[in-house]
Amino acid sequence: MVIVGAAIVRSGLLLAQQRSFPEDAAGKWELPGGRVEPGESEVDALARECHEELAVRIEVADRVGADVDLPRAKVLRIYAATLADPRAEPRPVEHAAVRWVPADGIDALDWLPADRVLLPALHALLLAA
Ligand SMILES: Nc1nc2c([nH]c(=O)n2[C@H]2C[C@H](O)[C@@H](COP(=O)(O)OP(=O)(O)OP(=O)(O)O)O2)c(=O)[nH]1
Repeated sequence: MVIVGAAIVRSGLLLAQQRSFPEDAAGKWELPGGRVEPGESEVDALARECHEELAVRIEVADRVGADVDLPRAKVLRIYAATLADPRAEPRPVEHAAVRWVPADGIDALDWLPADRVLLPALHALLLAA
């Protein structure tokens, strides 16, 4: 099963969100996203999840990094993205917080373990932005 995540970049900053559940992941940071539902494209799933989680529309671009294996036969697959309306302000609908993070701040966040594997690719994405 594929879990898609969006690396949303604006003005050289990466959007990270902080989980509020389940207990073992609460307080950890991740990228917006979630499970691709049957019959849904990965791009459609990303757009849906970002609308549900952040109340914004996004535009999806290229893949970032390689797939990261997750427990229970899942993989995490990240796509670069931008806000469809750059002035929109994402808000944490079901998360504890959202934060725009500069390249030199991303290593210090307490990410979910799979996301930590992606930090070099996320650095490269931000430096190219
Ligand atoms: N959205 C998202 N999930 C991540 C990331 N890193 C990571 O390990 N995961 C894991 C946590 C969850 O086990 C799974 C996705 O869960 P989710 O809660 O966001 O998605 P969902 O509602 O569609 O899935 P589910 O809980 O109904 O199974 O992927 C990430 O950066 N973003």
